[in-house]
Amino acid sequence: CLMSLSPSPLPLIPHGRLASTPAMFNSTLTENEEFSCPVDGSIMITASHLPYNRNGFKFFTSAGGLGKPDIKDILERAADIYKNIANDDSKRAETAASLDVKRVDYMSVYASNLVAAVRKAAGNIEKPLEGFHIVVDAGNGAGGFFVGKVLEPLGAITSGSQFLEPDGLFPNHIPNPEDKTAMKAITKAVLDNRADLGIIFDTDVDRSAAVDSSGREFNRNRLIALMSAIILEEHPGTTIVTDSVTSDGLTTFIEKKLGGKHHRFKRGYKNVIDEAIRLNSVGEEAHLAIETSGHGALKENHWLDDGAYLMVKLLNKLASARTSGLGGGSKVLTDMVEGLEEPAVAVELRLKIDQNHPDLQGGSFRDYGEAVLKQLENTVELDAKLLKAPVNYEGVRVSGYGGWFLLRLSLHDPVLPLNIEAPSKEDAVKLAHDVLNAVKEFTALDTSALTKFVGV
Ligand SMILES: O=P(O)(O)OC[C@H]1O[C@H](O)[C@H](O)[C@@H](O)[C@@H]1O
Repeated sequence: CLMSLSPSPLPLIPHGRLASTPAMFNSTLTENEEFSCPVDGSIMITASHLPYNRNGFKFFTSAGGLGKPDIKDILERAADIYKNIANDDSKRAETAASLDVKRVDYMSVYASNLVAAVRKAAGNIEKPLEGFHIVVDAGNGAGGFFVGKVLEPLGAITSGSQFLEPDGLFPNHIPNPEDKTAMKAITKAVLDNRADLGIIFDTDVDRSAAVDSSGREFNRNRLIALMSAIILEEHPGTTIVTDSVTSDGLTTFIEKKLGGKHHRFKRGYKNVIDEAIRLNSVGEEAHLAIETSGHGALKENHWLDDGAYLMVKLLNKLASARTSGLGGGSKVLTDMVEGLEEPAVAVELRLKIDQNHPDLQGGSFRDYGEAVLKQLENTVELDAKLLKAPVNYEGVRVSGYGGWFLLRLSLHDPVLPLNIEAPSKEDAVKLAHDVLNAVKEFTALDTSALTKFVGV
């Protein structure tokens, strides 16, 4: 959902029927008088990929998304205003009457900017995707617009696209490019339709992933590798900022094959974006901030966290490859990730902290989680087979048995996610075993997933 606020006395501008999150931010930047843009602020109401009853608000100004302190302040003020008028009919009517609501179809403006970006990159060709068959899976989220308003005007064939109609109950699959079922669905659509490329969005289109014509997925580390290859062609040597759960193979790929620098930072899309902005401000050039979750932002696009724009960068590549005489559909993309080492085993186990457990001794789950991490760190230091990552910004990241693990606190939940990547199941189990041994005294930590993984 959708609305923008502009100068006091605050005309409200609902943006069509259903907007995407990046479009809402974009409305604070677009110059367009007819649509009263740029607006001073915009609010997206979305549950993202969570169930429909877990909606939240995302607030934007032209400086980007608001952080926790500002959001808390706004919500407290809104609650006060609501308290004042909730039980007073005349005040409510007065407030409603003073609202100036103007309805605009901003998604068309936003989509036309994406279309213009692809046309420009292809050398101002009207239909640079003519003849390409591209299927979209919007997972019944807000991304269906990409078919009719972006791909078709660019000349692509889009038959076989699926789940384009918004439905908050997500009857087909969770719209989440990290989700295996979701990726299977778009892969099947690509293969069934013999398409050149598949594109999948999360609910509110700030995340995305793709699939090539052979069914190879470009999500998680592979999407980052692909985007890095594109960005490093444009900006040789630049720093790529990613979240903390990215693979060692990705670092080797970015640094050895592409000649860039990999700055593995923290989990959280706002964290990676803010870090990339900070690096630029201290003189280190960064053009891409991207998470394994499929959130990605580019400097050239105002650091806007935009899954649709990531896909535009892939489309540019397809179109420009053809303009320069290279055929082969999505092969140009597949070739770009050639040489990326991938682990045989990659798992994420999420260990819950029971907040009511006496072992917390009235402390917070964060303090408890920090104590678990400290204990793990101490244990690792005594083990010659394990090596703590020399540079690490979050949790405890350790190499061993040819692989690595990272145990960290979740951004939102009383959970310690554990990521393990290893060359074999046996090596992954050894790493898991070491973690289990180090944390087993923490009785408020539910280690059952870990126990099951090591087969104890
Ligand atoms: O820390 P976790 O529980 O794994 O969640 C981390 C994730 O939370 C949200 O979904 C954010 O949108 C992501 O940017 C972030 O990566």
